Amino acid sequence: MKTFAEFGLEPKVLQAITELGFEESTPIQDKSIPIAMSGSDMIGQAQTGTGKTAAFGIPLINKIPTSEERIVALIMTPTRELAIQVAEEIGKLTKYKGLRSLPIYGGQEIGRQIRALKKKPQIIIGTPGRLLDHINRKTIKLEDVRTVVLDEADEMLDMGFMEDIQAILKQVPEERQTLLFSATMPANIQKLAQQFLKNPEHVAVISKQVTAPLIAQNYIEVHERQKFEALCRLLDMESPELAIIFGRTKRRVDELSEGLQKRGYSADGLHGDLSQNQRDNVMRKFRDGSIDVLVATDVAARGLDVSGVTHVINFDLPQDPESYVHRIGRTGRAGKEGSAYSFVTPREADHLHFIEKVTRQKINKKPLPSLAEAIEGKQRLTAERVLEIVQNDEFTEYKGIAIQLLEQYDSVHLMAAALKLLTGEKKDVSVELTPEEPLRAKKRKPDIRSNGRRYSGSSFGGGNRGGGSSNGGSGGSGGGGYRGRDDKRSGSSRGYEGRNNRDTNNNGGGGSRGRSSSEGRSSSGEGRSSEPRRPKYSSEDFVNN
Ligand SMILES: Nc1ncnc2c1ncn2[C@@H]1O[C@H](COP(=O)(O)OP(=O)(O)OP(=O)(O)O)[C@@H](O)[C@H]1O
Ligand SMILES: [Mg+2]
Repeated sequence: MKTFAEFGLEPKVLQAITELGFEESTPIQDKSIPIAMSGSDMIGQAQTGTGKTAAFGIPLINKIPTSEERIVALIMTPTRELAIQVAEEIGKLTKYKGLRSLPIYGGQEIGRQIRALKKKPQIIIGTPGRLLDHINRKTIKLEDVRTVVLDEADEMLDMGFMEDIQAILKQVPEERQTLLFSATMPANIQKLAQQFLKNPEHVAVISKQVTAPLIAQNYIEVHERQKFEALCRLLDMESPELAIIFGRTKRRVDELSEGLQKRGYSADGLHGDLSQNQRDNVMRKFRDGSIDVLVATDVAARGLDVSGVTHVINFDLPQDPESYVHRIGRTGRAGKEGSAYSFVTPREADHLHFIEKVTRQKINKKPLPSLAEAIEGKQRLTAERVLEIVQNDEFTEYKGIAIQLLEQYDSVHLMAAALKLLTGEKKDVSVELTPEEPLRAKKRKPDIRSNGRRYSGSSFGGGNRGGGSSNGGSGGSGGGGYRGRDDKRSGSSRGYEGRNNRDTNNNGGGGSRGRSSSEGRSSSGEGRSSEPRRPKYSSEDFVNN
């Protein structure tokens, strides 16, 4: 690994990187930054959470002169949340250099975006539908763009954005640099690359496995009707710092987040039928820790980077292995460890094996957490909270009554009663979920291909992070004997609920309008049958989503 000083970056960019606390470059940054700085087109592939954003963000920011007053760089992302997040990271990286970057996404009032565009941002980060809308309104001109980044390009294609992307790229001068990044690299991406990239250099930093090495991957066999209890027990037993729970449909997400709230968990839901304001609110609460459980459809599977996510739980198995990789990749990021649990109904066993086969990663079977384990977990958490108060000396006004009680009663009894009260048992609240159909294993063959490269070493920050992770996998470093092609790639056809958090425009638009914008066709978001991606699921699974 290199230090960032070795790339020959501007001091102001370097200063921002240092402030972000990045000490060494990650392998994908190591390889991409010099290529991107040389001006070549590039396809970058690396595991989830290994710093792809900075891998394109740093060279991009480095090359734009501060005096620039035109839009010279365009970054496209599949979801709104991602546009916001990437814009934030770009914002931090350009803190000292002082470039202006602006996220542009559906659902936000367009007038506000138009006003912001008047401040002459040099870098636009947008979702394709809304970008095209601005292009048609002539509020965004791309004639000066010299760098284009497609982040999560495969997902954009799967969401049906191909035409929009083509239309957008046609507005960008041929004389440009195009960078394409993704954690996985299915076949349709190569087609896109052929069409729009010029002699791209391929940079694949993938060790033997597709999934990030620091994630302990587990599954629990449960019947559909046991899932909710299993979830509560798992949450109690593990007491995650922050957890993301993935459900298959919007209805599922709504029912789950309500159910969890009733049981006293601090949870909220995220899916594509919420207004943009609601979506922003939920994400903000999750990022600042005012909720600690985010229940989401696959709208949150891609790219989202929230530090402190210790657990990902697949309440419902994802349709395809690629989605699995992205979902669990919301934890185990930036060199931290994480745990993933998937609930598998007996009839979905084949589907689980299919995921294991494509990801080349064994997923460990774990027993259903027992009631005793759940209670123990909860008690431990309560005890920790009590000790925190003790350590911070935050109890003075309760001292008097404590002394009084201790004079009359046994101290252990008193403490136990207080803990019981604090633990706040709410397990009696009954919660009913609408059952989901089990997934069936697909008959098609995984689209596995080799890129003939092999890298060893953990994907993040070298071996100085406590190396041999204690999790179920074989750890990140060294490649432990796994031989042969280290390709990855799952089949790519998918598309069921959630993958298509389109760039909708449900409260932005305003009347003046040209095109029958792509946002129109996406207004209902997930699981919609007119989406380009056909659900493999039978349509009744989507009723009421
Ligand atoms: N060199 C570095 N050192 C330390 N932390 C870093 C470094 N580069 C990036 N990070 C941090 O790592 C986290 C993950 O980065 P990022 O979101 O770019 O990952 P990604 O590879 O795009 O993942 P995904 O495939 O899920 O989109 C971020 O919080 C980022 O700030
Ligand atoms: Mg990313």
